[in-house]
Amino acid sequence: MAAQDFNFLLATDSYKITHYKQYPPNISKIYSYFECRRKKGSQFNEVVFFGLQYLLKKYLTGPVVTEEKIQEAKLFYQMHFKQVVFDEEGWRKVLEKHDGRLPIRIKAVAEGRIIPRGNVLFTVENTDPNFYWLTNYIETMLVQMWYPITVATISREFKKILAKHLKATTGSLEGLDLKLHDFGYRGVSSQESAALGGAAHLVNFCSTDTVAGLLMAQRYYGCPMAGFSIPAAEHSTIISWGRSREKEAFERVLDQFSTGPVSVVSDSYDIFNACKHIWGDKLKERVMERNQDSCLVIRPDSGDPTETLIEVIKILEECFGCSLNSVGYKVLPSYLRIIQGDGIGLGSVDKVRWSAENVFFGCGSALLQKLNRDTLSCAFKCSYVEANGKGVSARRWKKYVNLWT
Ligand SMILES: O=C1OCCC/C1=C\Nc1ccccc1
Repeated sequence: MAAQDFNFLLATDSYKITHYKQYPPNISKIYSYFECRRKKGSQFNEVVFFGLQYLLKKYLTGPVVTEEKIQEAKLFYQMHFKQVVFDEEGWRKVLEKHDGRLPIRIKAVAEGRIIPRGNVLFTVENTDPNFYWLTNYIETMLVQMWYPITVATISREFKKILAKHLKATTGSLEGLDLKLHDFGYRGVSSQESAALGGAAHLVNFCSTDTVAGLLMAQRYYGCPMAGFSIPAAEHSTIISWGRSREKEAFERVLDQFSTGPVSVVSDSYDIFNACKHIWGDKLKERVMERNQDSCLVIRPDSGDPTETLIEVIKILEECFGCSLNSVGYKVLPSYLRIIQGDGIGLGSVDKVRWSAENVFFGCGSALLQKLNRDTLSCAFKCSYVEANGKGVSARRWKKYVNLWT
């Protein structure tokens, strides 16, 4: 249900308020659809459809039109257009005939489905001939589905790359759904984006720090806990000990989280020194006494992502040794892992040559924010119109003109 102060009559592009005056007379139906248009050379040939249930439940169901909202909108658009254009009578008819509920039918593919570009993802039509103008009125908010669809699609592209790497370097896909952790909460533009984008990532993975996405999955998709996280340090909890006490800071984290995995960001001063002389020397025994269910996850967070990752793995191999897995790739001891959260994008995840068992990835803006409506060419188009009881495909306006002439 939308917030009390949300007025559906104010949730559209201004020009749409004037469209009911522009359609030809005797229109009885407008039928439109949403698609991710095909784009030659696009990196994404198929999309993951996600997010519509949330939007329908929150903004389009129930008595969205009320007398108060009509009055508010009437005054608003009078001031905005400096003339009377708002269709007070049209909206009051929705109120009187449908008690404020929208006479609209939306048909959509099941959420989570993977659909090739160029296919209809959902259609919209008016179910009462008096309200043909309502179909395209709701385009504005419906097209905002570009965001969760694009995040879910990009998250899945990461998953394809990680799956290929995991399969090639371990012989199995075990643990794939924990390989990409959402670090993006702070990098999005609003709480609602965090919720939608965070949930969209959880279509493909179950590893996140974006709490808003978990709540979305609970409240709108009936999923009690769609993703997991572990205790982790941040720079403030390390540097607050002072430069000369980084070892004490690390030790504190190990003491406080002695069972279960724990992640420690280790680049506050010098990631390579921290790995070699603190983790690999002063705290070596503390690290080795942990086991695979309470592993230490070292987090580099600066420098060139690929070079840093390789150098860190090399140092850790020198200090802790490594073994070969069933497909001949080097794996660090099970009490030791790495999470690379900085600078991870679709391009960089592909360059690590070690077994993918050793590494987890965190992704922020590249996952939740570095995208737009053009990334997947999302569009909403009218495809069919009925007038004087005759249907016309809006894709062949020539025929339609014949109808009138
Ligand atoms: O290091 C980690 O290990 C795994 C759990 C999460 C985590 C870090 N979280 C995070 C969130 C937002 C920005 C940066 C990091």
